[in-house]
Amino acid sequence: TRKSRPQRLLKAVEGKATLGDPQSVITAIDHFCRHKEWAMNVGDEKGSILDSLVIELSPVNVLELGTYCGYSTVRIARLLPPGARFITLEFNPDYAAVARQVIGWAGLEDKVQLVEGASGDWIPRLREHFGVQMFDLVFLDHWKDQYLPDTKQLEECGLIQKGTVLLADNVICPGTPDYLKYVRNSPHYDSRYYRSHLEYTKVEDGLEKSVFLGF
Ligand SMILES: O=C(NCCCOCn1ccc2cnccc21)c1cc(-c2ccc(F)cc2)cc(O)c1O
Ligand SMILES: [Mg+2]
Repeated sequence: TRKSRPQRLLKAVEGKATLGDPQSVITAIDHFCRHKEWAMNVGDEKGSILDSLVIELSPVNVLELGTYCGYSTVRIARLLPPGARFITLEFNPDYAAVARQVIGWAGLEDKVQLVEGASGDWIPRLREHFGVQMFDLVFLDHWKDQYLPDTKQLEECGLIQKGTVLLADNVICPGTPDYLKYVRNSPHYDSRYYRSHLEYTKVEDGLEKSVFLGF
């Protein structure tokens, strides 16, 4: 049967990128998605905003919801300080299989723990299973209707604490209206919109950065 889009994206990485060089993996994926076949990676424009926020925050404990092919995983992991802990969660086993190989091509497999499953099942188990107390950064990039329930569950589990930064992709396209309303109206979050575009297109989209102020 015909290869899937993630498998075709992986072939593009294997054909163009240099093993162990994260930037070449990022460049290969962006080239493929811009010139060959669109794919739902955060992309180069929003990716640069993500980079600057990771550099500024220098987070020790990072959670990513929505690995897909590992593009944002590589963008984040390549900027983390030594000893940082990065857990990325992917629901789709085929996506996860491609992401493991993309992360491997970037030489970042030792920095990332890729977990397969649903956020609703995993969030309550992250502390006892991975020994993580709280997250400094959570990158939300999974089902758009899951951003809000998962944020509430992370709060209830104490994995979001004073100073935790939530960074949400696609708050305009496809859109996460209930999540946006929550973080923008809650007295417990200081929220800011970074205007950008849907990856590889001229359509408006952006990232919402929300800092938890504590209860
Ligand atoms: O749908 C998107 N992403 C989500 C994938 C599934 O994620 C499922 N998933 C991953 C972990 C995980 C954990 N628990 C439950 C579900 C979990 C997504 C979609 C678009 C997009 C924009 C315009 C279009 F015309 C078409 C698509 C752009 C994006 O940047 C996206 O991120
Ligand atoms: Mg996205």
